[in-house]
Amino acid sequence: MTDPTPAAAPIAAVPPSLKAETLVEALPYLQRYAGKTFVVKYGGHAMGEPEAQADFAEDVVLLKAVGINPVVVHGGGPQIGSMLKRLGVESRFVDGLRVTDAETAQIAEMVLAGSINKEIVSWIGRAGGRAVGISGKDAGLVQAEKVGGRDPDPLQGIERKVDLGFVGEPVAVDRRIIDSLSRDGIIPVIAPIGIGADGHTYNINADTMAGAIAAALGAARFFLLTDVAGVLDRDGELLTDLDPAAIKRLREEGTIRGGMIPKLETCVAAVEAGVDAAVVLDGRVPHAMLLEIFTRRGAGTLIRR
Ligand SMILES: Nc1ncnc2c1ncn2[C@@H]1O[C@H](COP(=O)(O)OP(=O)(O)O)[C@@H](O)[C@H]1O
Ligand SMILES: CC(=O)N[C@@H](CCC(=O)OP(=O)(O)O)C(=O)O
Repeated sequence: MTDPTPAAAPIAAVPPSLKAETLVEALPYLQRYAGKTFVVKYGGHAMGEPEAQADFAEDVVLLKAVGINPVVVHGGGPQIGSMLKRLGVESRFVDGLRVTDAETAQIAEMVLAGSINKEIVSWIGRAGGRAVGISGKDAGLVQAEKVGGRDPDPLQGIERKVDLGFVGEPVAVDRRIIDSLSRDGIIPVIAPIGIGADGHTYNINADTMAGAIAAALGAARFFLLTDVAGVLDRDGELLTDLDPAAIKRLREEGTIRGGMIPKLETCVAAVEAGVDAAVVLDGRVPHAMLLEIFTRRGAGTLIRR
């Protein structure tokens, strides 16, 4: 008679990627972060191929499943750029901020709050989570104010302030809608659009929006997922740890440029407002956020006061 029970799989057949040590290594981090709020800024450049989008959604759902409250604030600069191009609308940036006339503000809202926001909600849904997509306009979440003009070429020392149009910065955050959603097991997904006391719609840089929300929530971590390994020095080497004074120096010597300027200004403002730490990391690396949170190795650039 033959034995119907299959022989036990030899130990060597366990996939090498499945290491119990990895899970055990995560234990102190799981204990430390349970019940804490993490704000995740998901940049337009970090939103890669469908596989990468699914990885991102899985990470966020995993955080929620282990008792952390993730709050997603997304960008979509490149996607707004493509839409403006398709519609034949010219666009330019000054110090990483898009000069935004009334038509551009309308298109930015359509792309950010209409299209990208709902896509992220559906990725999270497919990963087994529940998400609600809103913008800063919903439930009075973010009140915005027009930002002041910028000098496009400060090195020339000439005062030529550029009016950025309907570019706003958050001046007040009403966190109640985020708290209600998080309490109900729902992951808030927020588009960087706000409304002014003047009734205008304002296009807000997504980093600035995320930083203001992280500060208002007193987040334990503020992640900024982008398309570089982190903040790089003059030789292109990763800077693993920075504080506000070091960031000021990098800015003055011109090592930080373009979109990295509002990103790091936001990180400094967030940590000075009480966020424990901000981390700039490569959103294109599969599960970069989990590696940063749950392993000793870490990833990206950590910014602390
Ligand atoms: N010192 C620096 N280190 C890393 N990236 C930098 C630096 N200075 C400028 N950058 C630029 O900042 C970009 C990230 O900002 P941005 O394009 O606004 O990203 P996102 O769309 O993710 O917000 C990088 O791709 C890089 O081109
Ligand atoms: C005022 C301003 O610049 N708003 C940004 C909003 C989107 C954004 O910041 O997206 P990323 O994070 O992908 O760059 C814009 O219009 O591109």
